[in-house]
Amino acid sequence: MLEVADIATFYGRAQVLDGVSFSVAPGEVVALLGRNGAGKTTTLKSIIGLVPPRAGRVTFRGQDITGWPSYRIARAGLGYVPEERRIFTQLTVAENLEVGRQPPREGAVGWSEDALFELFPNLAERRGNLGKALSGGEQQMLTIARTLMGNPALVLLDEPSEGIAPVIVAQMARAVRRLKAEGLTVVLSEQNLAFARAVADRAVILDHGRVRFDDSFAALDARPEVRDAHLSVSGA
Ligand SMILES: Nc1ncnc2c1ncn2[C@@H]1O[C@H](COP(=O)(O)OP(=O)(O)OP(=O)(O)O)[C@@H](O)[C@H]1O
Repeated sequence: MLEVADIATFYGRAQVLDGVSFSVAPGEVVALLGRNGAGKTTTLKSIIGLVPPRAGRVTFRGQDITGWPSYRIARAGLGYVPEERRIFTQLTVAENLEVGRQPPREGAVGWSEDALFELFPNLAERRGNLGKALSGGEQQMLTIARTLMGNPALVLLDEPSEGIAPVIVAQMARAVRRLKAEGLTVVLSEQNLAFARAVADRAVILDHGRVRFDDSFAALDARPEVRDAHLSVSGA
C-alpha cells in the first residue's frame, strides 16, 4: 500500500531524515514512535509532500508519488491529519464535515456523515455547534472525521492522542480500531506507547532521523533496551 524507501529530508541545509525506509500493507495500522524531534512529523510530511524528500522514494498503491504536490497526493487517496487541529471555528460540526466531502474512491472506504457520527458519538451530539465551541479532543476528532469525508485509502495521523483528556484518548483508540476494522490503512505518529500499542499492529521507532526498530509490540517487549534507548515513555 505504502512504501517509504531510503528517504532523506532536509529543512534548508539541516538534514532531518537520513535514509528512512518502511512499508505498510493494506489494512495495517503502523505506529511511528520516537522522542521529541526524532523525525516522526517530518516523515509524515515527507509522505504527503509538504516537505518533499531530497532523496529516496515514496510509493503509494504502486505509484511513485515522490515530488508530487500535496494536493495531488491527497487526491490519490492519502489523507493527512496534522498535529495542529485544522477546523473552521465559525462553521458548525456538520458544515466542517461538508467541506471535506469528496466523491467516492475506488478501493477506499466510503464515509457518510452518519457513519462518522457513529464513529465519533461526541460529534453527533454537537453537530449543530460551532467548531470554536468544541473541546480540544473534539476538534481533533472533527479534523479526523473531515479527512475521512475525503474517502482516503490510507490516513496519516500526527499524534492523535496528544493534548487530549484521558477519556477522549480512549474514544480515539476505539475510533482508530474501527478504522482498521473498516479496512482503512493507518500510519500514526505517537509519543504515547500505551495508545500505540492499543491501536497499532507494528511499531517503527525513529531516532535522529533513522529507523532503529521495525517489528511487532511483542518483539519490542522482548527488547527493553531498544525501548529505553529510543523512547521517553515507560512501557505501559
Ligand atoms: N520547519 C522546520 N525547520 C527546521 N527544522 C525543523 C522544522 N521542523 C522540524 N525541524 C527539526 O527537525 C527535527 C525533527 O522534527 P520532527 O517534528 O519531525 O520530530 P518529531 O519526531 O515529530 O517530534 P515531535 O514529537 O516534537 O513532533 C527536529 O530536530 C526539529 O527541530
